[in-house]
Amino acid sequence: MGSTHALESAQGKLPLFSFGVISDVQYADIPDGKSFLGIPRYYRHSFSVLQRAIETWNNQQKHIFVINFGDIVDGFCPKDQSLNAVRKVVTEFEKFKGPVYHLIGNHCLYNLPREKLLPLLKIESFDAHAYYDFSPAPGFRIVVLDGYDISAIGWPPDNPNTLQALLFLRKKNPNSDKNSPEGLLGLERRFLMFNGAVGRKQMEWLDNVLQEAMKLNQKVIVCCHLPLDPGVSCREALLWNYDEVLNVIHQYDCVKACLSGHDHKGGHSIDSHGVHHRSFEAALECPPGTDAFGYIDVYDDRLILVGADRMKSTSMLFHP
Ligand SMILES: Nc1ccn([C@@H]2O[C@H](COP(=O)(O)O)[C@@H](O)[C@H]2O)c(=O)n1
Ligand SMILES: O=P(O)(O)OC[C@H](O)CO
Repeated sequence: MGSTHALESAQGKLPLFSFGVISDVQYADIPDGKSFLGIPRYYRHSFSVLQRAIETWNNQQKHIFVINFGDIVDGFCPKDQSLNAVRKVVTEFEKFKGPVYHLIGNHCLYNLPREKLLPLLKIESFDAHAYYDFSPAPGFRIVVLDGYDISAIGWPPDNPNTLQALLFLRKKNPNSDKNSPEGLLGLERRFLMFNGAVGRKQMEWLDNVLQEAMKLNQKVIVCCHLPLDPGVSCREALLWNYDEVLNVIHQYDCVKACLSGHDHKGGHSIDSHGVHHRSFEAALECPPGTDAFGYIDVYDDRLILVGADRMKSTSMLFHP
């Protein structure tokens, strides 16, 4: 990690704070495989990527926390090993000398139901939702969204959120395999079972958090496993109601960047309101010996992502 040395020295000042980022570890003790589209997936090696990430962040001695952008264990993990696999990955994260904030992803939910998963990830919630926020430093706020709030995976089968998601998918996706985008046009290709939506209550919560951030003059970084901007991701990976979430975000000037996982190739875009979107390259897709993790240096006018290896370094200058 150091490929943005020029960017850092051009900046010429110290960051206000820094934090580590990694996404889509999707560990499983199974042989290498491929995605539906034929992209190689290295289920065991991804754990080595995580180990190198933790070691690097600890050696750098400057990160005040780490964010895991979700999907810590793969859906192909044998189900009798799910609990141990999640524990193994969480235990590795705990070797970081500082707080670790987890986001939930579809693969986490293929392995464990919310009531088991959330306590392991230390996500405190009275109603099994996985959205929360925190202020890591004066003038900044991190907002974590739960993209599987309305979802056909992770909730009990008779839960209203499951039923709402199934009804939605029935209306929006005529295929018998609800993970298949066949025949869906353009942005409608996001209406797949491996995605989900932010529900009404969470949307109201987001609106309130952003209002408060405006009052406190805080700059906000929104984090969600699912990408929120069509420019940053393939259409098949977007949050079902990314447009509604962006409408809320765009009502305020405080959101400077939205960070995500899920779309394994990674991407960067700037939306119509000048908000940066960055989806992270997956640890799972790193061929042996290669890496995809990084850290973000936060300044008052920009974020600088310093990526290791396959994670591209990115400068994100805030819109005025
Ligand atoms: N273009 C696609 C992509 C995926 N699917 C279905 O989703 C499942 C999960 O996909 P992965 O990328 O994680 O392998 C896959 O098994 C397919 O059922 C699809 O139909 N079309
Ligand atoms: O979450 P996965 O690993 O099934 O992959 C999702 C795809 O990357 C979305 O295009």
